[in-house]
Parts: sequence; C-alpha cells; structure tokens
Amino acid sequence: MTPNARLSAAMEVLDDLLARRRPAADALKDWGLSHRFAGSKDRAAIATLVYDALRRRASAAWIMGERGEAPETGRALVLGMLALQRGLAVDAISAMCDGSRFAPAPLSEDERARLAHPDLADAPAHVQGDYPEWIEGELAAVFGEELVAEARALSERAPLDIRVNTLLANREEVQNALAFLSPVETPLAPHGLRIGLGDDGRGPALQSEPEFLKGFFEIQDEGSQLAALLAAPGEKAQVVDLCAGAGGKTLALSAAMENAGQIYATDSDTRRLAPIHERLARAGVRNVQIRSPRGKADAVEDLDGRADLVLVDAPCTGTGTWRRNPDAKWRLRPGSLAQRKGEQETVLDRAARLVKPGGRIVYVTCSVLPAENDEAVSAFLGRHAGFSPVPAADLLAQAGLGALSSHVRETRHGLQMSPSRTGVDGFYVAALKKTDARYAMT
Ligand SMILES: C[S@@+](CC[C@H](N)C(=O)[O-])C[C@H]1O[C@@H](n2cnc3c(N)ncnc32)[C@H](O)[C@@H]1O
Repeated sequence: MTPNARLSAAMEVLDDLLARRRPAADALKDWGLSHRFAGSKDRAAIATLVYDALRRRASAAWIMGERGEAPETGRALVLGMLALQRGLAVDAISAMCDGSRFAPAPLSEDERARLAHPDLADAPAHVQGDYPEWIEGELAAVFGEELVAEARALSERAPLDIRVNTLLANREEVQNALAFLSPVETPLAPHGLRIGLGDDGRGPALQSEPEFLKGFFEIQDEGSQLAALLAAPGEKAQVVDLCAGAGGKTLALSAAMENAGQIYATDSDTRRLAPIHERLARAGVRNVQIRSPRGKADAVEDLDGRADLVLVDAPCTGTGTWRRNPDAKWRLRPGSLAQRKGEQETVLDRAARLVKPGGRIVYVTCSVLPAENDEAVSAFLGRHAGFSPVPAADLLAQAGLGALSSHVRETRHGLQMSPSRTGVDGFYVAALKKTDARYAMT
C-alpha cells in the first residue's frame, strides 16, 4: 500500500469506530480481515495513524470545524492529526490527498484554509488537552494550572522502557548488549533503560532478544519501576502482592529484595495471574510463592496479620496510561470509574487484615484521578482508624529516591507521578502504616 492509501484506510477505520462506537482494536481487526492484501507493515502503519488521530481527537475535530453537535469524521481526525501531531504543513498534507487511486480526495478550500492555521487558542481546555469534558473536574483537581500541559503530555506517545533484572544482570551489561538499539539510562529509575521508537511510533521486538529470553530485562514503564521501588520492602520482609496480575511489580519487588524474604503473589483473576509462572522462572526469582485463587476460597487467608508489606496495585481506570491507549480515554464512562472505586475499596479492606502491626499497605494506581487516589485513601482511613499515611517525603527517602521529589506532586496522602512533570505514566503511590493493632482488624 502507498502511504496515501494508508491514510484512506485510517479514515475508513475511524469512521467505522465512530459510527459503531466500538474499540479501535476491533475496528482495526475487522479492517484487516476484509483487506487481506494489506501486509503487516501496512496494518501497523494504519494502526499508528488511527491511534495518533485518537490522541488528538478533540483538537483535530476542532481545527477542522467539527464542533458541538457536528459529528466527527475519520477524514477530519486524520487531517487534523497530521497538522497537530505530525506538524505537517498544508501543502504536505495536500500532496498526500491527491485524489489518485486509493488516496484521500483532494482538500477542499475550507480544509486548506483550516489546515493552514491550526489554531487552538480559542478552544476550551478539554479540546486543547484532548480529554473527555466530563472528567475535567477530576483532572483539574490534581493538575491545577498545569491541566492543559499535563493533558497534552498524556496525549503524546509513550516511550519504551525496560527494567534491568538485577538478579541476573546489571544496567551497563544490558545497555552494551542492546547497543544496536542505542538505549539510554532512564532519568529517574536506577535500573531502567529507554529505547527509541521508530518514526511510526513502534519500538523494536524486544521480546525476541536473547537478553530478554535469558531474563536480563523486563519491559516496564519507568513509573511502574519507581512505584515498585517506593514500596521499599526490606530484604527479609514478608510481602503480599495482592493484585499481582501478570507480575510486573512482583518481579521488581523480588529484585529489590535480592531474592530474599518472601513474596506471596495473588490476584482474584487466575487468567491474569497465569503468565507470572513463566516470567518468574525466566527472571531467576526464588522468593515468590504464587497463590492462585481456588473457587471462592481466600488464597491468602493464612497470612492475616503477618505481612510487613501489602502491595495493592489496584484495579483502576488507567487514566495515567492514556499515552499507551488513547482509545481508552474516549471510552471511559462515569460508570466504570464508580465500579473501579468499589473494587479499590474491597481490595484495600482485604489488605488491612493482612498487615501486621507496624507494617504497611502501599497503594498504587496507574490513574491520575483523585477519586481513585487520595479520596480512596481518605475513605480507607475513615474506615480503619488504626492506619496513618506515611508522608511523601519519608516515602521517597526510605526508597532512596529523594531526587524524585522535585518531579512529583505531593498530594494529601501520597504522591502523583505524571507524564509532564515526571516523564512517566501517571502513577499514584501512598503508604499506609498500621499504627494501632486494636482498630485495624475491623
Ligand atoms: C493494575 S492490575 C495489576 C498489575 C500488576 N500488579 C503488574 O504490575 O503487572 C490490577 C489487578 O487487580 C486484580 N484485582 C481486582 N480486584 C481484586 C481483588 N478483590 N483481589 C485481588 N486482585 C484483584 C485484577 O485482576 C488485576 O489483575
């Protein structure tokens, strides 16, 4: 396919997605099934165009004059994105829309005029920042004056980060082995490397590299690496990773504990937990016991009151990861936020019983919404009088990450990382210390 034909295809996929209100992944898959001649490079390029258009969905529609009641079109989103996201001048866009076979139709006079001046100065904040209007209050509450700058950073493409597994290798070794990809050290996480993306926004296939297969590194956003380090488990600690999922943070905790102490990894969903077995083996981890739930039985019942640390990497809306999945921000609904809040309450209450006096819950989300961060913690503290929040400065100092303090927002009960200020996904971390055993078992 020519680059111009890929543009037409992206417009078609977006029209389908908009008309049927379906996930981008489904619309892309169907397009692929009905256009079997398209090769894997074509599909990848079309997907990148679609996701980039979704990054700038509101602002692209705005500059193309699709405002208010006017329905958005795939054509406007792609044209607007080329101007806003890729910085193409109107003549360059016009050259791609030459009306030849499979290319988009030539630009109208109106489109030319709009693309010549892609101005957002008069646009409301939710258009400038490309987020759903209904969530503005939540975003403003955390970002304040930096709302638009942070929202724009959440619309950019995410970098590709890896965490060197210090159980088997060191950062320099992996950096040298992957020199052909020019990895650089992550600015804040001590074991991270960042690898450049191609012009199409895609990274190399790291999972087939020999060093990956030998367990020398894992793919993990720098923010997720920092969140695991902030949990700061002592080397001999008894740790419960209550929402272990596929084990991204379990692996990081195990490395931080130098394979000592004991981590119990569990999750309410056995399917999510399944990949952890293979990942732990590859990474040379020996201090993790996997507790798969069996039916309705509580998989960690025997650990009540015994944990030094319970990591609650909670289910959340994922608003902090919009850079990775721009489709998700437009699909988020108030109902799903309410559902996640209920799950967070359940999992935090379960964690409270696991912690021993003097121990801690470390509560993590990849969200930037106060409703699932500080407010969830406030509500927890209201229900459990025997816990108190650890000040963010202490949290950073205990993890040896004092330098991070100027790159995070200290919030009421914890700290918030973000793409603009921290350069990572929007992770929230709060630590809750069990100070009084009398009340904590409620
Ligand atoms: C953010 S993900 C965890 C990601 C994982 N820790 C990692 O670093 O790769 C949240 C997880 O919480 C799990 N979960 C939801 N409700 C739960 C509950 N009540 N008890 C335990 N796990 C729960 C979900 O199945 C999901 O795997």
